[in-house]
Amino acid sequence: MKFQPKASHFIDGEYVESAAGQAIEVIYPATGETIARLHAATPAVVEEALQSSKTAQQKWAAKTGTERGRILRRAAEILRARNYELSELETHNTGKPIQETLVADASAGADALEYFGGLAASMTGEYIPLANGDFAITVPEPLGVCVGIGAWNYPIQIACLKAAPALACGNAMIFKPSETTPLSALKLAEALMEAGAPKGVFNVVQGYGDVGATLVADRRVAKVSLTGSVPTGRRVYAAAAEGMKHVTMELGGKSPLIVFDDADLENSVSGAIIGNFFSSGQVCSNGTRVFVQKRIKTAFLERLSSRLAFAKIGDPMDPQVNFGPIVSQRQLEIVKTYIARGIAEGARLVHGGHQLARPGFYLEPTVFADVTDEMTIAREEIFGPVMSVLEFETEEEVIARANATEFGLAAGVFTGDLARAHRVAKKFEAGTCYINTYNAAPVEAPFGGSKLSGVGRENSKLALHHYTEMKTIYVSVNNLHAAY
Ligand SMILES: NC(=O)c1ccc[n+]([C@@H]2O[C@H](COP(=O)([O-])OP(=O)(O)OC[C@H]3O[C@@H](n4cnc5c(N)ncnc54)[C@H](O)[C@@H]3O)[C@@H](O)[C@H]2O)c1
Repeated sequence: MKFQPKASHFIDGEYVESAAGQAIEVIYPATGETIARLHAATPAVVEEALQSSKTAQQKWAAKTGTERGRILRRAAEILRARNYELSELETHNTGKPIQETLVADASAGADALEYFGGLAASMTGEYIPLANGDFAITVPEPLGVCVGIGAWNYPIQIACLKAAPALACGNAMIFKPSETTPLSALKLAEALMEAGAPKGVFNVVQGYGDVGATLVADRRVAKVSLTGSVPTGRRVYAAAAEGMKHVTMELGGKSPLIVFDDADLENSVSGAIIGNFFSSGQVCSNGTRVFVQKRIKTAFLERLSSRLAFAKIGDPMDPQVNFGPIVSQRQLEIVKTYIARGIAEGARLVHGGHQLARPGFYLEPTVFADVTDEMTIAREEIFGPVMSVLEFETEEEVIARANATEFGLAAGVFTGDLARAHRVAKKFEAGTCYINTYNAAPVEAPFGGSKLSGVGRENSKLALHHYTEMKTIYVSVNNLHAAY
């Protein structure tokens, strides 16, 4: 099998197998074929990874930020040089069209390695003058061994978004990819080793939730960064709290996208398409509740339908294809259940809604109109290509409805009125807001959620604070006077 790795795990600079571990079948979503067979880590393999990371972290932290940064930037170059082969792997791992993986996966991962590599040497503390010539200095210190746990929609990107800031700060990372998409993180481990990272600084351990849970519970682990669903986030956050560990939680959403009647229609339709159907809708920040102002609702739906006719669904390795399959049979069934629920609860199906009669897990891009706030499809995260269009009349009304959700990952507004755009963005209860665009996530800007959608931020300088602990050192230059 072309995509079969040398072994399931990558520990201490080498591929490691665990034949006794639970089987992991890696399926190409476009055909349903098995492309690799891996095994979940046994307790012995998890132990090996923890010991290796613990030792490596000390060596890594002893390097200067400049040295660590150079290695991360070299790893970025390696990923860029291998972008085509990594994109091909990611397309087979996830089913996402090659035209997407070429620009949004390994290359976005390389951006993170480059960005945080550049910042690694800038992690310095402060000199704080105190009374009578005393002073304090602060020293940002690495946390130690960090665990990264990934979701299946952006496997190598997620691995890089966690590893790059963690390593820049002098931490080691054990990464557990999603059991659905375990392959590309191994390639990141290879690239980091080739770039000169000490063995064990980035280890990859495969497995299901139980392997993740074992890692989270281990006392040698100082921090956990999870990308996943809210229910998993609750479990992982609670387990981390037992050991008072640092966490970053990048969780799910049900984000609103508001289109006012003064917005550029073509741009708003583009925003709704980008925010619902990229990666077959399997994007955490998707604006799946599209609130359209009453006066333009019909025009919006007509334009949307005509644009969707140009979605080219098919073999994701075909460079012309821009809409691929759902990641797995299981996820396909979940999305189909939501579509059935939408119909049963009275939403009007205006586009798609059906599985394609071909091998693989293909589902049409789907649009529901006349959706109301109470419907299941407007409340729960579907994580598939299902857009709900809701009608509104006033700004005040739509803000209240947009925020009436337990999630707070992202939110978007399309309008020609700049003052209104800022007014609305300020009122959004969401970590990442968009004005006249949607779903951009460049490494330079913070990304993350509020409310149930998460804790902490990835990307940007802020991410570094989530991988360091500030030590304060007080220094006295005076004699000490005690009471007795
Ligand atoms: N906010 C973000 O940046 C972001 C990005 C991508 C995906 N997501 C979210 O991810 C979800 C889809 O991904 P998924 O289905 O892989 O999520 P999931 O929650 O099912 O799994 C995520 C990861 O957690 C692991 N896991 C499961 N139980 C665990 C436990 N008890 N302890 C430790 N690890 C455990 C899984 O093995 C997997 O690696 C969606 O909700 C989506 O919104 C969020």
